[in-house]
Amino acid sequence: MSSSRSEKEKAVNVQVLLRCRPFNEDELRSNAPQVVTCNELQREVAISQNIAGKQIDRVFTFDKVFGPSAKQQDLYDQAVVPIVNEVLEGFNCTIFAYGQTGTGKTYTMEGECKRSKSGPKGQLPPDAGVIPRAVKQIFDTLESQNAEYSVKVTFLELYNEEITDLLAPEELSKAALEEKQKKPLPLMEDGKGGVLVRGLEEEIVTSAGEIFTLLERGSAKRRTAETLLNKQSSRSHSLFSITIHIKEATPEGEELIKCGKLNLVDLAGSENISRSGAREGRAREAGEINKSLLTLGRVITALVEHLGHIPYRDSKLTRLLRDSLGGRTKTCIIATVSPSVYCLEETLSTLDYAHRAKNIKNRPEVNQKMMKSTLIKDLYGEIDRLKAEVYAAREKVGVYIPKERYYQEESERKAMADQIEQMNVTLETNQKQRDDLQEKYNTRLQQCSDLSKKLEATEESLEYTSQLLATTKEDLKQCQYTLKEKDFIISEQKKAENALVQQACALQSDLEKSMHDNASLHSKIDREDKLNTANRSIVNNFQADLVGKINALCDTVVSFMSRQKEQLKYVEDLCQSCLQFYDKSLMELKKKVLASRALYISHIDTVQNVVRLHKASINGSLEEMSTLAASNYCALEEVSSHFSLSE
Ligand SMILES: Nc1ncnc2c1ncn2[C@@H]1O[C@H](COP(=O)(O)OP(=O)(O)OP(=O)(O)O)[C@@H](O)[C@H]1O
Repeated sequence: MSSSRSEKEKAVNVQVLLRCRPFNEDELRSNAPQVVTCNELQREVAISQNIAGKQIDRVFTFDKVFGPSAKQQDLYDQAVVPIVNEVLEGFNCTIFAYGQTGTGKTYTMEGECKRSKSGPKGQLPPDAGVIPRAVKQIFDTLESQNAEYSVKVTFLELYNEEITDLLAPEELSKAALEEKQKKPLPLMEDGKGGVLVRGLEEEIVTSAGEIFTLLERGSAKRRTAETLLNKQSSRSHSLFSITIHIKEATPEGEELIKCGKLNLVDLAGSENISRSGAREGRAREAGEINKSLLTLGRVITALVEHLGHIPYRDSKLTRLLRDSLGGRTKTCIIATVSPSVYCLEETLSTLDYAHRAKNIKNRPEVNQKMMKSTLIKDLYGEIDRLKAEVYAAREKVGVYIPKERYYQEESERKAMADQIEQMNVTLETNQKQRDDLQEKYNTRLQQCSDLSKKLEATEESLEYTSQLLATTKEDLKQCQYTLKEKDFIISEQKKAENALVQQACALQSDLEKSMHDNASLHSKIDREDKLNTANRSIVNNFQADLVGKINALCDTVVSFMSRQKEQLKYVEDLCQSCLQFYDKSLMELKKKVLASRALYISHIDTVQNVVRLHKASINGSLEEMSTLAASNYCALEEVSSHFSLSE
């Protein structure tokens, strides 16, 4: 519960709704083109413009958008029900209707609200606006909760920067009533940072049905002025406030009073005075209406742009609604527009105005609950004050003065009130200046303390520097002594230098000679170098030539070797074939020898046979022949053994 409460007390943006009314009869008759399109789901309003033959669309997004077909009930259920619930929870809430004359501000806030049109059991007519519906919701809720409560309403009109009570009592005589109606009510500081309208009637309402009487009474008194735009145009701002006190009991049995307030504001038409066509006698009226609207605009700008000074005090409207703009009240603005092209300029200005107002942040706070006893004490105080006033009137013990003097004093009082107001403004400015100066003073103080710290640091560093200086002076003395020493050394060195110079001259002439020799040596070396270079190039050429030749030789050797290999192979093949041929011949020869041997053996046998045959006959020669044959045989044996060996 406490976390949800702290959640609610955070900054919240003013809720801005847009309502576009349907075409009215005049617009339908003149066939006015439609330039406003509402997309309720996307919460967008698109304006189609034709500028120099080009179609230009502008789209605005709001918290809620209600198109021409939206009914009073739809707007109330979606936008106002949650606000009234918060009022019943103890918050202060404000609903503004802002827009051009004739776009439906009064229709939205009050609507058609005649008792004759109400349904059975106090049912509201379908055209009933926010005020009667809110009153009904409040009573329905409180009655369903069986709560002990009181509901008070006030209804005032702000016209030409003058406040009039729209609920002035009717029991006064006609003259007194007129007097009272004319008499503007002063706006006063309530001493708690707010303002109150002195003498404003607070009407206690006990049932929702009473609202018809109140609205009819108020509307009848509301001033309207005829303009070219709207015959019923309301040129004043109206503020209907409902204050609810609800009794609650704490667990400890203590009685607390919870208080919530709902302000319902129907602003005057937002259009420019030149466009509305008001002239002459109405100039001041328009100026004053504009003063309040202009100041409202300036307050919104100052809040949105976070300017330091918010000019609440510049108009009565902004003084009255101060808490609803950047204060602790929950605020909702219903911007109303016409769909027709004839109102395009004013529609765009309303949309811009409302869109900017979306950025105002309020910090709604739930009203502190009061102890019943405290409230009763306050009320007793009020009753005593009123009793004293009644007693003075009845007993004629009050102060009585002539009418002229009274008016004179009233005007003086008014002048003084204005002066006081002016002084309050000056006071506020002075306070602001004082705050600025205080801030500057604080900054200066801070700067001063910073400077003192810096001074301390500087003094410390000065002391350190002085010590450093003393040491440095000592060092300087030392340096001067060293310098003198060095001077002496330098003079001695100069003498030595002169001697060295003479020596150097002699050395220089030697050097020149050496240089000459050196030069000739150099020329020789150059020549040598050239020669060497030439030789090196010859050697290089030779080397290159040699390398070429060696490479060629290598190639030749390689080719020769390969040729030699080929030849060797050829010789080997040749030898192989020779050997084969030799083997073949040998085989043939062997065969022939074997054949010859066989032949010979057969011949021998034959011969032996012949010999045997002729043995007897040829004894002498046989012996001879046998020897010969034996020797032949031996020789043959030798050959055959030789062949068998070679095999
Ligand atoms: N949403 C709507 N639906 C039907 N009729 C509407 C709607 N809005 C406005 N009207 C009608 O348009 C006419 C002008 O509306 P209304 O008097 O509320 O305008 P206004 O903005 O209050 O003007 P003014 O600034 O002069 O008070 C009325 O007749 C009203 O019934």
